[in-house]
Amino acid sequence: MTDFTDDELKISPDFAAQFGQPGFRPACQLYLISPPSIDVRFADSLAAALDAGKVAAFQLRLKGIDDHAIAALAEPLQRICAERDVAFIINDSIGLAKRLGADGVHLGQGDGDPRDARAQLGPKVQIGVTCHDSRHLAMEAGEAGADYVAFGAFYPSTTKDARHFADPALLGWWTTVFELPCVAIGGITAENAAPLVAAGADFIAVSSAVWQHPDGPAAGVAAFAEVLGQSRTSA
Ligand SMILES: Cc1ncc(COP(=O)(O)OP(=O)(O)O)c(N)n1
Ligand SMILES: Cc1nc(C(=O)O)sc1CCOP(=O)(O)O
Ligand SMILES: [Mg+2]
Repeated sequence: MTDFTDDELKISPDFAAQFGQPGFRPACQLYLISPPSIDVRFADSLAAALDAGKVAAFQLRLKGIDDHAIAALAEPLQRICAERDVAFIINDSIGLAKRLGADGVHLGQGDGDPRDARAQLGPKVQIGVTCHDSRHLAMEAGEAGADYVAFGAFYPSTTKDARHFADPALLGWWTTVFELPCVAIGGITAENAAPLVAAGADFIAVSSAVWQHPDGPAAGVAAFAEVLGQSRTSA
């Protein structure tokens, strides 16, 4: 694909034909990201969090340890997700996602090509791609077969030292033009999520606002359920 800048954006005809027909979009859902490091006790926290409100996906994002160590921690977490119909996504590693039979893999710009991921993982596995604040990267990811694109950071994050900041208008543009789901990430809390939901985010991806909620992870998930109109009393 020609490397257009965002200022001189062009959409290839194939891509536009594939994704350029906006239709029904389900309501925004919560995509939970693990803390950057965990121990075996984390399984109980995860179960409590997932039982406190609707969670569409859980991403195992452990930094600074190798795939063998991640695999050892993953097994009970993957089971907890499967029992609750929550997609289990592996961050960074196509090989680990394949080894674990994960429901998906999330790839940053330096983590591998979505086409390789598709070839290795098959048609049913969800492939997500970090696109920072770039419409160009997002269209490239769509052309490469991604199942979702992730934009961010929308707010300063204590979990990751974000170098790119995205504006909610990007979500509005994306969802107007493309059907491919988009994820908003970065510093999102129950208190600041509303503009992202209103702008059209299909998912909000959240780590610290849940795991470091003062009343515990279950309270963190319940707070997002309220914002997303899913709380048991708001139905
Ligand atoms: C849903 C989602 N969006 C973005 C990221 C960030 O991925 P990446 O840029 O590869 O950075 P690391 O998470 O690997 O530090 C993500 N993990 N998930
Ligand atoms: C993993 C990640 N990626 C980001 C990006 O901007 O691509 S921001 C981020 C951290 C998300 O955690 P929290 O909800 O605690 O800010
Ligand atoms: Mg990565």
